Amino acid sequence: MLIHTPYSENRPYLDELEKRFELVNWAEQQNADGVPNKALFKLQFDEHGLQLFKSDEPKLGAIRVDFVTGASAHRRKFGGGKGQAIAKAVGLNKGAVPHVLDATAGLGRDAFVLAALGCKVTMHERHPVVAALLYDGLQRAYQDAEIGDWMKAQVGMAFGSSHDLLNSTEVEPDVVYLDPMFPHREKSALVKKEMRVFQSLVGDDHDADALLEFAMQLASKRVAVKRPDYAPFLDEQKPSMQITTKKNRFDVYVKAAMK
Ligand SMILES: C[S@@+](CC[C@H](N)C(=O)[O-])C[C@H]1O[C@@H](n2cnc3c(N)ncnc32)[C@H](O)[C@@H]1O
Repeated sequence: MLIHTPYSENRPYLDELEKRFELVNWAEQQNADGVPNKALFKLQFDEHGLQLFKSDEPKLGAIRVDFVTGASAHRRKFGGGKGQAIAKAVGLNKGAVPHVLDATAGLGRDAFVLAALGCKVTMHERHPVVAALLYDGLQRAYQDAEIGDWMKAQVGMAFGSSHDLLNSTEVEPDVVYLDPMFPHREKSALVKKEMRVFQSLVGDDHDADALLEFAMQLASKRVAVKRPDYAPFLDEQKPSMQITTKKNRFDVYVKAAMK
């Protein structure tokens, strides 16, 4: 038993999570100093759902996926609609409602923004713990009275690496969206706390360049890549256009017009 819980009735669901996402295997893996993941991180399940803590820095708080309340709900209700940079990046402002394959889903925040704007979204996540957090957040969203029906209709996920999945998927997306990890320079205290836990869990995605070619083959309309403003182009490929925000930019590789 890897996931701690005060509620034994959740054991069957947690056993299923541990198995589906191969969490015991992950827990035994060691970092460069020979410390196993199970000593570095703690997974807990309670009324807030599945949460991850960093064992030596519990004050950093938990990471969890919450599509129903908090920041996600606020952005769904009061966010910038189709005028948001991410919406423009996937071509939503052209009147189309594309099917987006988010090949680096993480905690599903960008995917949720796109789904709330009407896109059908398929998410891929390869990190076992991130995928388990995402799956658990999705189950809670699917059961929610307000957003459950459209979440079930519009948002799904697959556990695995897009390096393999983009080759074998039967999904035919209009847009492939990529947001690989890149060394962080964020200074804001709040983001820094959560990013520290996330960064120490996932590390940097050094193999991200190879995703662009697969993504270009699979997307029928375009590939959108989110980058920090200081990062070079993915795979050194110059995009067709760029949409910039205060901290990030979206490099857009256009294949065909949105309809
Ligand atoms: C920066 S995070 C994405 C954040 C996400 N856009 C969000 O809004 O929550 C990058 C994520 O992509 C995942 N990832 C990187 N390369 C991947 C690959 N080849 N296949 C699947 N997931 C991948 C990492 O494990 C990490 O969780």
